[in-house]
Amino acid sequence: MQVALVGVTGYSGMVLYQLLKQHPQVDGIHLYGHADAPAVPLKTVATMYQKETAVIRPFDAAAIMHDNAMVFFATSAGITCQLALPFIAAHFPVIDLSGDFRLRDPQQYQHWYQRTPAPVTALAQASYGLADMPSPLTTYIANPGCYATATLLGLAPLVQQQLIEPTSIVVDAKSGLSGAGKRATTASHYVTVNDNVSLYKLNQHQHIPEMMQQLQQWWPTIPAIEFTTTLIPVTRGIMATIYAKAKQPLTTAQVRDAFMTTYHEQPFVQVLPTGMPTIKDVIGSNNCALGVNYNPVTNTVVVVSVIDNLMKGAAGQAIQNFNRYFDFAVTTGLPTLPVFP
Ligand SMILES: NC(=O)C1=CN([C@@H]2O[C@H](COP(=O)(O)OP(=O)(O)OC[C@H]3O[C@@H](n4cnc5c(N)ncnc54)[C@H](OP(=O)(O)O)[C@@H]3O)[C@@H](O)[C@H]2O)C=CC1
Ligand SMILES: CC(=O)N[C@@H](CCC(=O)OP(=O)(O)O)C(=O)O
Repeated sequence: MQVALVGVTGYSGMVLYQLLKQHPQVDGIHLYGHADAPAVPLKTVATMYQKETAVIRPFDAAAIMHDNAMVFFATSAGITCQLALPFIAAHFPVIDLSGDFRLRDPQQYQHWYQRTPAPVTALAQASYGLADMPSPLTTYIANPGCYATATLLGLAPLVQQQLIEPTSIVVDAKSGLSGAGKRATTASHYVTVNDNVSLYKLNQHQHIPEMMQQLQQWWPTIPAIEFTTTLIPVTRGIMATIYAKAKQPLTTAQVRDAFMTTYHEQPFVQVLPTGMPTIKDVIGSNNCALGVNYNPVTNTVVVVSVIDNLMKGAAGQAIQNFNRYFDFAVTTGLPTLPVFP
């Protein structure tokens, strides 16, 4: 199969290119960049591509649909709502790593992303591809956000089985710097990030409405969640620490059983038998590792959810959705072990 990738010069696109190259069902990858930019050999983009013969061609929707079976967009927010409409009109398969088609309500997108949304008729054709909680996919797959993935996988059993007080969810999430993409800013300057920890986008993070949309589908009673994001000085990795009050007293074993009920058939979700995961347990893999605990003193359930933001949080989950869409075995072409040490 031939596939197209838009955005290979970005962090998620680089990881996606690597995964597509080793995918046994992919025979060729066509690369596309800005519509108004000249064609450039991939080897001129980064030192690591010296032996690659591929060329990044100007974006051309008609050529993409003619030459490929699917297109992956690993582009910045605000791009696919402009570029993807011909694919939607033609019902051509798309996997979109950006947030442009995750929110069904265009006003929510306008508010949280502060950009012009895609038309509501186009948004209605997208499906939210949280790959480890399978639901039907349409031809336009909105790949979930990295924080949203870690948080939703950590909350799903508690919410779907209604084990917690719906008003009591608090999530303290931390991310490595590659989550912010390749562009350097004052906030991502080495001196700002190294030896430091900083909370950002307090009550303003764009993944809040994305998580609420999914949580309320699972349990409409949930009114809101408290969600904070903190930058930590690592390249890759997300840890979401989730706190919620139990509806009635539980044990840690009961919480773990609830998680096993949800995830026992999911090859990429690891519910730990004891202890809590670290980000190094998943970096380089497409896994989400979950540790659970119930504190009887405070009647609080604590869940720790870790993922690699560029794998499960972006490119790995995109390949998982690609496998689901074409009915390939779900683990095809995806690493199930981390890079360790
Ligand atoms: N990084 C992460 O951990 C995660 C990222 N995402 C989402 O995935 C997407 C990509 O993220 P990330 O890789 O971090 O971003 P980067 O900033 O690292 O890369 C963005 C890519 O988009 C390309 N691009 C931008 N505008 C256009 C355009 N008009 N036409 C064609 N290509 C364009 C850029 O090309 P050029 O360099 O030539 O401008 C670059 O290749 C974003 O929407 C992000 O929110 C989702 C989950 C996790
Ligand atoms: C560390 C860091 O800055 N992370 C980014 C994650 C962005 C992202 O994944 O964007 P989407 O909304 O397209 O999912 C952030 O918090 O905004």
